[in-house]
Amino acid sequence: MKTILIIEDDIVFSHSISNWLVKEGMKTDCVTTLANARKAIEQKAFDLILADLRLPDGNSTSLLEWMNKKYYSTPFLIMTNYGQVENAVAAMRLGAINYLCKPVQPDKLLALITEILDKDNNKQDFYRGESPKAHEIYRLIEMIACTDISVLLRGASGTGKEHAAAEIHARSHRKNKPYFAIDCGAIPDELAASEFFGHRKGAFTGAESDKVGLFRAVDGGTLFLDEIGNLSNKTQMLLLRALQEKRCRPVGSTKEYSFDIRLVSATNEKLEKAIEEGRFREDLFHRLNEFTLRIPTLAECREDILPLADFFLKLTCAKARKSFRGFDRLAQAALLEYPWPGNIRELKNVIGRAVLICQQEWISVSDLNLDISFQKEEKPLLAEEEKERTLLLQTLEKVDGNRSKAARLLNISRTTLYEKLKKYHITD
Ligand SMILES: Nc1ncnc2c1ncn2[C@@H]1O[C@H](COP(=O)(O)OP(=O)(O)OP(=O)(O)O)[C@@H](O)[C@H]1O
Repeated sequence: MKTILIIEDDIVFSHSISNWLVKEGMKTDCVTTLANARKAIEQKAFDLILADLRLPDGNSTSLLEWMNKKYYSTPFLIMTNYGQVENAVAAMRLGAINYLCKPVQPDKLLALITEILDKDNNKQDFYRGESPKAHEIYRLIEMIACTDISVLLRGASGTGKEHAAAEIHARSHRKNKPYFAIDCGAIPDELAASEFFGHRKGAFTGAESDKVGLFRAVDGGTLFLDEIGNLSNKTQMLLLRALQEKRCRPVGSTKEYSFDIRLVSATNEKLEKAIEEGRFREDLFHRLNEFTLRIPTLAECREDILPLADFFLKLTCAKARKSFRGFDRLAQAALLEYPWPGNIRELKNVIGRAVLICQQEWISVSDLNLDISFQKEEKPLLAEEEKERTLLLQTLEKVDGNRSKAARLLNISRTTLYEKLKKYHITD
């Protein structure tokens, strides 16, 4: 049963919303102040928060700011009077999903809440692999989940490493504690210490209030460090020290805190090569890699290709409000034959596109639009190199030269992107 936190100081209105939601099979907790809302959020996990904009002890945007700092990501819906729409927009910039103008209509409120909760459900919808390789991965996950050893997930981009990390957490004794995934490539070097360990107000320009930091926010739970190959030398050193001592000190603070987190990391590059080249610390590598789990490519899990394609078809059709009978025979053969260099992520994208363009009952090969000229050879042909160079240039142009964004669009790690730029002599 979904639980909604209602933050509203107009008691009569709060009770009537609560009644509407309870009648629809939901549970509600009602508070009238931000202070009580903070207490409630700390004590219990809610599926959604419905908050009036103005409350006796402040504006609910400050609650959103507090939640962001503490890494609470509960969907947040604002209710506001007509004259306060600008503030509601500010709240949306802070992560509120949407806002409703008062007087709130029950049917509109219910429709919006149902949509948000459905989306949230879909996020957790995963296909559980049935191929022998997938079974082996689930067996290993089960085996290591109950321990506290640090796990390094290796495997090509798009194979589902994040899914594996979430599974490890969900099956561990930490499952009721926080789980947080962070893309190491997205942390600017100068903010890494504050991001991981927190900071005190005024510790540096822009530190307008205290920040808890990931290590303390996730205390007791699991931290998933994605793309660890993108950590700078300086950040690697910071992490290593904290992991060795099991303590961290927020920037600008004299106090140290101990923490208890389980680390799961992921990489799609050969870290041994990065170690050889001095880009990755060997001591940190061993700390993060007490157990290696290699996530297989989609091509290695051939038995899962068609069930996964069906799974993504249903998921996308539900979102696009379309329906198809399935994939025709040639399309199925093409799905099985294609080498899937972008793995599950590529399959998901291919199906998403097919659902948009297909006008028939059955999805055909042409709807899939697979690159049938794809070569399996390791060494690209000259013409392909030319194609790859053009693709790199076009992508960089599209993202105004932002290399992180380009790597993401191309489904490759930043390190691979840099190697390719070097290979093709592409400079700024
Ligand atoms: N078992 C699964 N069921 C449904 N969707 C999946 C599954 N595994 C992966 N996906 C989807 O495939 C995409 C890629 O997965 P994910 O981000 O976990 O891959 P990754 O190996 O971490 O990739 P990268 O190394 O590029 O970060 C995501 O959109 C994810 O939702």
